[in-house]
Amino acid sequence: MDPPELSVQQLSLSQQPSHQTSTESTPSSSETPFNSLKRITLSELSQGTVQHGCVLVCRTIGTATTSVAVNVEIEDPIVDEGPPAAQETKVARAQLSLYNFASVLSDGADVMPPGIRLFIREPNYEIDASNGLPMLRSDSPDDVILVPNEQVDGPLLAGLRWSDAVSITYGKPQIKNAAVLQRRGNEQFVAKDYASAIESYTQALEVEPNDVVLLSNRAQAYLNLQQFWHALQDAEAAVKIDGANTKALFRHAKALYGMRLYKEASNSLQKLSTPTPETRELTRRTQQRLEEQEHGRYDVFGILKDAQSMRMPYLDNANYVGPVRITEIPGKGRGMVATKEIAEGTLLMCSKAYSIIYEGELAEMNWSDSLPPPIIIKVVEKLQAEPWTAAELYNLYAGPTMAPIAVDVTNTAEEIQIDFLRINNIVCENCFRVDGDPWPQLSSQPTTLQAKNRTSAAAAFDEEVGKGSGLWVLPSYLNHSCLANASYLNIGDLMFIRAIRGIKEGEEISVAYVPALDTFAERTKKLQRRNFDCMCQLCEFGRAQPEAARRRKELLDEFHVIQPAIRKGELSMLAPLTNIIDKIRKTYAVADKTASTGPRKKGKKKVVAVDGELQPHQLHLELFRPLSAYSHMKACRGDFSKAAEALLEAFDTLPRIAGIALARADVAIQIGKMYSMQRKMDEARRWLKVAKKEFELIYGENHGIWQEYVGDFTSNM
Ligand SMILES: C[S@@+](CC[C@H](N)C(=O)[O-])C[C@H]1O[C@@H](n2cnc3c(N)ncnc32)[C@H](O)[C@@H]1O
Repeated sequence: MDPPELSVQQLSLSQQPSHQTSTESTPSSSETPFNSLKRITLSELSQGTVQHGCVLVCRTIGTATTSVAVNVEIEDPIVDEGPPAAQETKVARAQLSLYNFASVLSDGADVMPPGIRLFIREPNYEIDASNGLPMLRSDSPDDVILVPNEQVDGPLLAGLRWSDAVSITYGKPQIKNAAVLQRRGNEQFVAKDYASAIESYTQALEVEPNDVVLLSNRAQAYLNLQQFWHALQDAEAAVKIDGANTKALFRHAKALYGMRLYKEASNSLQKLSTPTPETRELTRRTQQRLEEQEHGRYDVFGILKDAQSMRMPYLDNANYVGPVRITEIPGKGRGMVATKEIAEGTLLMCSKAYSIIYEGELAEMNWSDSLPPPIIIKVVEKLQAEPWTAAELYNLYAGPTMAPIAVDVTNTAEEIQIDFLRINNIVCENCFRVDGDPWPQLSSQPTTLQAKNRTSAAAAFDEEVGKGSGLWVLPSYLNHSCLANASYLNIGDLMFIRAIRGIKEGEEISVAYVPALDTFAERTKKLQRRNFDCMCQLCEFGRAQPEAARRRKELLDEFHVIQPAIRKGELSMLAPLTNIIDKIRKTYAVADKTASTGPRKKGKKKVVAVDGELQPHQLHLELFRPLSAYSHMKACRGDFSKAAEALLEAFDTLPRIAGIALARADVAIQIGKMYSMQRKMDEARRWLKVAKKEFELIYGENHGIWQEYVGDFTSNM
């Protein structure tokens, strides 16, 4: 067989700019020229290998779809053996995935219609991790040549015959009967094949562009695919033609609701003169969303119950932005500050995840690390489905080497570039961990996912890839402080951020990327992976006394060794534990003295409070865990008085800072329990009140949610 004649006007993708689809750089293509490769057919491929030295000549028989890869079904040419019917059935077929092509072909279906012939240099024949089926894969645009239908055959193609699987059409099919197409669309709609229904309605609309029913039907098909922007275009066009069409008006409102434009949805609903149960329900939900969006009024308990009832909670709630604004913060890039004086417990914002992937979903996805991280796949899918969100996404911090970009989405919603490298960086820099626990998470930290080919900031966080994670847009502007003044709480895909202390107008709002209960060394290490040092009072305290900080870390390491035995209540652990506590106290005695009087070793700066002045004893956080453990051991021995005493000291070591705010509520509950064991009920009740107050700083004032958290304990108080 002759090599393909390349002088025909093929569309070689290597002439187009190439963009990344995976986290790795575009894999380099083979060096061997097409002309020197041996032709191979699908039926000759060996599974699990790259077909070195070969070129596959095949033809597309389906419509290409574009996700992370461009996917299309292909087939071999006909083998001239046996009667014609047998020849057709012998034709081998396979699924082809072209990686790194998605942004080269802005719409796979346009450039790669059924019937197009392909030369694929040295493809890889492997099992698709997502469905276990064989898949042919090529990773470089340089390795593929498309020969459009209308072009003449070169010598290699000249002798080939193809099956009747596709009837090749040059240009668009000549459809004349809109009613037939509409009927076909309706049947496809009823069969829930919404994509085909859209195709049929589109063809019908080419004949009858102003048909309100067609526009309205296609809007509903788009709604069912959650493609709200397209649905809105159709519903809007239908309403323009017939302003009284109730179906079109309702679909218009639904599209606006889907796009989270609740005010506009409400306006649209008001135009419906005769309400139906369906429209009433949407009106009720729209009003609820407006309460959330405009006033930050959320039924947190109801939301928690909803989330707990779903395996993967995707909640239908609005975003809220409270008294905060984004601004430049010296030395930190952008950040958020208070626009007015804020009382403790105030809801600062509630944000629905731009994209989220739960651990349970990961298990079902059969994800393998040869694929891009799942959260990146989800972000890309979201951007494709909701291109108008490009502006908010691309404006997020994308690492030290990539400036945020402003995207104008007003007219270009359909032409948004999928910039994989940027998306990868944005995800790496801004993602939060999401745990599988049904009870809302306070402990998830902004995390960094696998990032190859980029600066050190993220590269070390590979272990996070297989875990649940999410991207929230507005919370991504919050900078870190170990002494943070705002807590974040995940319920499903919602993130609530509250002030846990009073915040002054203009003061920066911060969250804790790492918990203050980690040692100074641990915190510093984690934050340096993100390319910055925290300058909060607690870190300055650790920095001012490196020897004491190092000694405390050693002692806490010793504590962690005996912790399992302590948990089991082994009394022999009491002596070593007491010893560790005493030694930690001594390190603080030295540090306190130096911190208040002595100069810093490096830089000779005095300890400065960045996020609100704390008393020296409030910086003794590393005593907290050993003291709690001591209290546990005393309680195990029935000495509730000593247990309460240790807990009171532990409570005192915990300043009210985010990240550990719930620990304060927990300790207060424990203190209450210790008093109640001693029948000191007034004290017990007093501490329960303290606990409730601390709890509400994170969850908001809500009796139901507090009751659920504290359980039976309050019933006998
Ligand atoms: C999630 S983004 C926060 C928003 C970001 N500052 C921006 O300009 O969009 C995280 C990045 O902000 C910067 N950052 C956060 N907290 C910081 C701090 N306390 N000091 C210095 N830089 C900080 C770091 O570059 C970090 O990687």
